[in-house]
Amino acid sequence: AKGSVVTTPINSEDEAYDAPVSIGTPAQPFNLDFDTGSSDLWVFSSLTPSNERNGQNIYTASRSSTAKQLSGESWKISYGDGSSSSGLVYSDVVTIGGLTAAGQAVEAASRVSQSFTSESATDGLVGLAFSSINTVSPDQQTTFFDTVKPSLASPVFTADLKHQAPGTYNFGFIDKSAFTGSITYTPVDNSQGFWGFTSTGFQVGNNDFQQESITGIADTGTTLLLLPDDVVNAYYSSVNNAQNDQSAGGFTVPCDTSLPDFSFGVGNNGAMITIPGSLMNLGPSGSGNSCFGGLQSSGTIGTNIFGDVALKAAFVVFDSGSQGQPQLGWASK
Ligand SMILES: CC[C@H](C)[C@H](NC(=O)C[C@H](O)[C@H](CC1CCCCC1)NC(=O)CCNC(=O)[C@H](Cc1ccccc1)NC(=O)N1CCC(N)CC1)C(=O)NCc1cnc(C)nc1N
Repeated sequence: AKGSVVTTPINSEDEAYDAPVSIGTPAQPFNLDFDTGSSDLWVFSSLTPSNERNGQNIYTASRSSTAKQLSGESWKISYGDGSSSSGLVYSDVVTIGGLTAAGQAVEAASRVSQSFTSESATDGLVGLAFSSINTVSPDQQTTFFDTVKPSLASPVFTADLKHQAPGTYNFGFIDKSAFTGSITYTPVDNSQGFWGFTSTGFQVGNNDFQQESITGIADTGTTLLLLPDDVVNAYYSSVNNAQNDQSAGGFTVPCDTSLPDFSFGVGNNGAMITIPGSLMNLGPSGSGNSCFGGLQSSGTIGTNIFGDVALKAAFVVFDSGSQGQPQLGWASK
């Protein structure tokens, strides 16, 4: 089996990407944020208080003939940006891009934090990290990808995110027309439940390549590219009037400045992914006429995060074990 679904930026800053998902019988439609940085599939529901909703689609288990409550099970999750949600658990039919997972754990929110309430474009998340960090208790559940994996021609999914344009998540196959050149694979460390890997270094514009092991995660659920301070300083020191503006929450640049490209190394064959300078500007910072930089410090997080700013420049293969151990494939496009 295979699946293919279109994913679209939720706003003009490419802050997140949603894709359509059907749950239940008859199908209930949702727009969900596919997140390779977490492992819970959760949705706004009839359990979510009306004062915590803002037009989101809601899952009503009682209207689905295939819904079954997993009695005694619950979930509770908090994210890097401080947002959180929690609730009860059902099993139901989930269809994404023509691919159906019967008996998928569907986590119905009985509460959500303010930032979810205010994000009316998003009805919940599809976690695509490893099932080892799924939060359902006492019986941990599998991600959509792990649920359907046995039926897939190949145990992979791919992310092809685009700037202000529809992109694609594919399950079970690699679309050779979606990238240029070859795919460079690098081993994944999934010990923390993430798609962890080590980049070999970086390059600002056409300057020399700086060899530096940069260990981080490939995370479609994070907007920014979050890297160590030495990398961030090297980048913005080459930009006139760039400034680290705490009130904006990080480095800003004059909005009319053309920014240098930023490249990062993948694999051990010298391959690089190059983010064009135009994608390194995330639009008005909210203070003055400055714009917010797409590259920011990973500072105190404890890991580096290759978020949408980086992933948008690549065709990325999340391979859970076609060659044995999990690996990430990177190609330009
Ligand atoms: C099982 C938990 C799971 C692994 C969890 N995973 C994550 O947090 C990473 C995951 O990819 C989540 C998925 C997000 C959650 C919010 C909704 C959208 C998806 N990513 C993050 O939290 C990274 C930081 N957030 C982001 O990158 C959000 C994403 C967003 C975009 C639009 C609208 C709303 C949110 N964007 C921003 O913060 N922006 C601020 C700056 C602006 N210019 C751009 C947008 C975790 O690490 N939690 C532990 C944790 C808890 N608490 C904290 C404080 N940190 C933590 N790491």
